[in-house]
Amino acid sequence: MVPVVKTMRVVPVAGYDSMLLNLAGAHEPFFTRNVVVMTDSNGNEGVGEVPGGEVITQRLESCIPLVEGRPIAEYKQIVQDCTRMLQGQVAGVAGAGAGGAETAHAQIFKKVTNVVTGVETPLLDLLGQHLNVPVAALLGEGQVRTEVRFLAYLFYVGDRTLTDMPYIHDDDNSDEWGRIRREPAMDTDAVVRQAKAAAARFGFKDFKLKGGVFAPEKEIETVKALKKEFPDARITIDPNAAWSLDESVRLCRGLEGTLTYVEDPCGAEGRFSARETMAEFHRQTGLPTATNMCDTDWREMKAAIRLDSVTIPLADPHFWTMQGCVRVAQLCHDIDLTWGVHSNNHFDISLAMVAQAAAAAPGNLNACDTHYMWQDGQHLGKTAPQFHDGCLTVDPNVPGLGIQLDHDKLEAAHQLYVENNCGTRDDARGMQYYIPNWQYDPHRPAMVR
Ligand SMILES: O=C([O-])C(=O)C[C@H](O)[C@@H](O)C(=O)[O-]
Ligand SMILES: [Mg+2]
Repeated sequence: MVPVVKTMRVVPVAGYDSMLLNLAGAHEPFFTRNVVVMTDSNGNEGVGEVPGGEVITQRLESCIPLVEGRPIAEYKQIVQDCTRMLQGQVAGVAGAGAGGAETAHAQIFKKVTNVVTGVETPLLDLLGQHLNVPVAALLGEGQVRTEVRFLAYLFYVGDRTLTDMPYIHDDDNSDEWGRIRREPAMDTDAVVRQAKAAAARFGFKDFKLKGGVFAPEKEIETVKALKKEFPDARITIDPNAAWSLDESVRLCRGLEGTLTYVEDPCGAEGRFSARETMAEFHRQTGLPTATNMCDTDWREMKAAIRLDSVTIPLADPHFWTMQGCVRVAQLCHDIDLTWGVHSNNHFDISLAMVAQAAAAAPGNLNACDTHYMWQDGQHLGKTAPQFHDGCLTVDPNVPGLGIQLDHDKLEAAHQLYVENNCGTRDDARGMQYYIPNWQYDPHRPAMVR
């Protein structure tokens, strides 16, 4: 008998973070996610994790009547029904159409896919458990790899002691990484120390530096120091389009061999779209380009391909869906692009989702982004993810997503969310301790005011 979904529950949760700096400011002490838990009539439990925020919580809850009571074999139909219902909801929200119909289309896609992924993933988990195959076997052409490579996502880190915000500290004394990850890292030496400590714990061979914090020359100096320390590493930098096209070309030209690819160096400028400036950057420097900013849905993808702007679309399952991000991987494989994954702060459920998607992604992949090293130890599953040589193993003999939820941990993460009144992310708050009245400027690095 094909089991039916008995219950679907949405649990907003929070976890601890360091004071990570980026163009938008400083990460707050807590990051938030929405965990979706489904049970079926066979007694199995399926899980999924998507970005936090009350809007996503409510939209996920609005899907419950379309999910409960239906056979898991109908999962594609369920996902389709939820998508249609959500598109109607989002289109009805005042302001969704601001900027014209085209903008509305892109906005609807992004707002809906986060929620759809939250419905799709627990269903895939339940189906995988029922059929006794991993989720990867149900995606694209099926599982194509068992080892999935991740990168060390390095950040400059602010000094939490300058704030009165409740940042976690002294939470892990087990090794160098545990000791330094909550401490300030405001220069090249500190970031290189971070990279060495993270590589020692997780075995990472690939590094990404979050830029858009200091003057670009200083950030390029950090990249060069990382390459000196790790000559065989694949290294990238991501200033979230804070640099101008001219600046990006000047900074990165001649850095083949140091920078393996560059992520969102520049964005829209005057009459030129981000996809156009990225194409110019790619042509003028010869460097591969990655993005999670200007190639994030199928319409943007079409334009990016025509312009040859993006060689590495970072297809995060959280905003492409599980099936959708593997479809991007298949396309990349067929047209000589290489697939990668974007990330935000997340728990182990999202990590497993990315690993399963990557296990079904054909061809040469870039190491997947993950913020998990900043959260290591805060897993919601009964066992902690085990990295080896920077990789996670997707065992073909472990059915579903491979996460056995620890309900006590889930409840504690929910309490953290409730007790700290966690709402929408606001990276400006922490920055204002550094620079009074600090405000976000998409064209100026956070510490440059
Ligand atoms: O690749 C990216 O742009 C990201 O990882 C986005 C995130 O929001 C990152 O900037 C962060 O966590 O500060
Ligand atoms: Mg990025």
